[in-house]
Amino acid sequence: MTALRQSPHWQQLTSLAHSLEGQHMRDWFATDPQRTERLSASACGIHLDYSKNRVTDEVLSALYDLAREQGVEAKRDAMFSGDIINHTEQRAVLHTALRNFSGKPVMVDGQDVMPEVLATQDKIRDFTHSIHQGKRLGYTGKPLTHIVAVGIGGSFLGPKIMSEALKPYWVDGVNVHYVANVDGCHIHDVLAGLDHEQTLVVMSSKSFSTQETLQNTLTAKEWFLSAGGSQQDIAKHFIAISSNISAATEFGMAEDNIFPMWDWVGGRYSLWSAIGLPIALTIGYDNYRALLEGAFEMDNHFCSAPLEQNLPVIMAMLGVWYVNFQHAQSHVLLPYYHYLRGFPAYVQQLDMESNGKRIAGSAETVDYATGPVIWGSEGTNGQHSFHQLIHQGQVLIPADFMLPLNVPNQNDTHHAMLASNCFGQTQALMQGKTYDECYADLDGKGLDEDTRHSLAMHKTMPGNKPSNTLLFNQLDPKTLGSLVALYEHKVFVQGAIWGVNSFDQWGVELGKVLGNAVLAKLTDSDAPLDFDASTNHLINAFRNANQ
Ligand SMILES: O=P(O)(O)OC[C@H]1O[C@H](O)[C@H](O)[C@@H](O)[C@@H]1O
Repeated sequence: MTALRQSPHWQQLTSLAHSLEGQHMRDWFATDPQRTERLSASACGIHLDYSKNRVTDEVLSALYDLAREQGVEAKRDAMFSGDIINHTEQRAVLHTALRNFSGKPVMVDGQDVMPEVLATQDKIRDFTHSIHQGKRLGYTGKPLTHIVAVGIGGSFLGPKIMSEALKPYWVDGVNVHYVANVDGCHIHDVLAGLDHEQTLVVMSSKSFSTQETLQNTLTAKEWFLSAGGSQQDIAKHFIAISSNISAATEFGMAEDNIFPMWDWVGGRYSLWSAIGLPIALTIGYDNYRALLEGAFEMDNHFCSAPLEQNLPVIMAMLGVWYVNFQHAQSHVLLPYYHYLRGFPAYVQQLDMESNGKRIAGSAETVDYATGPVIWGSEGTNGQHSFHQLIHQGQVLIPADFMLPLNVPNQNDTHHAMLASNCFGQTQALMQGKTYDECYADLDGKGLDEDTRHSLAMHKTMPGNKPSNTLLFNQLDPKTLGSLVALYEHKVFVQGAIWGVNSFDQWGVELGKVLGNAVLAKLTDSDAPLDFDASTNHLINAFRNANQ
């Protein structure tokens, strides 16, 4: 048994989980009028009501003791200090440096990285202004009004989803289009109808070796040249964001058109770097800066608030409770705000690529659950599809609801309906509806006893289903920055408890290598097939369909 599972507070939580069996949140609310006042916390404009969770004060206390026991605060400080915590890649983890407005240095290998970070922010600012002010023009002198942002994973999700979430802040006259998938349909549909003379391609790839991004950029280059552009015009219409400067220049990117990023910033943590340039182009540099400032405020909260009032710690430890002591295997995000509809997908990469691991420390195979499946979609849509299973299914799925209390284009009727659905769902999940209540509802319906009993059984809602509700006044850039940093630090705390390396992603490598070997057989139809029978069979099917 691993040391974690033998730890005193893990053992205490295991016995507490047994002692809570048969108890129901409904009863805790009935006997404890101060429950919600006590189990709520606020920071950076975000209010967290976590009272609809299957926890008592004793459970919460044991969870915070577990966090202390596992050295979460010291591990946090090590991250912010630039220690080499990504030990399998021998790298520091310093996405926090990208939004460090403290004026203090951040040291990596004995060198303060802040001057380069700040210089890059200035480069982003100046470039953004040059586009918005019509100073940077295409090769025929036309303004660049269409931005094609090419990237995938962390080089796509952050820019796209943050831009989508901040639609009320979009700058007029600049249209940003995102391309990620190597499926040619995507780049084809984006480029169709664009005027190459007014199009800027922003190629984002930290490694500058990702197949999809390279191919999409090549296709965009071919499109530009076939539309009338020439090789010397490329520099006016193609820029790159990468940590691999040599590969970018070899690809044909002009050195001055390359925005740097650094190895100590993970892809899924990189929207705060120049990877965020499409965001700045979409909402303007000042709003992009506010996004970073919101994250900085959450960093300060995470580094200073007592664990019991620390939003990332509270959410992280509740997640540990469900994953490790309540057998939950997934966690659903339900943003009740149309513009935040992409947020579950963003957190999906952030969480699952960070904590979807099975080795702790240097080489120990874990004997406990680690990262859950993260999924979700905008409310109220989910209520008409998967909420059924969350209410009456056989698996426990903790939920994070989030709602802005004010929205742009405010329509009081619509917004009240949205909020009432959000709050009503958390209430239904918590209190459910008993058999007796369902049975009584069926009185006077002319049903025989067996039918009435059966229907009451099918209508019973067990309740005791946990949820967090996050409220914020409005989703402005600063609040969004704080919200994203909140989830980044939640993921960090859980990784620290489980002892996994939340900052590498070796699991994505094998598929890429095998995919390239298959590609060679698809592009050479005479090449002998020496894979497993299924893969050979699939390759033959593709060959036959594309003869
Ligand atoms: O930015 P790139 O180097 O092109 O990488 C893009 C993506 O590729 C990989 O799949 C990683 O798992 C992601 O974390 C990364 O964001």
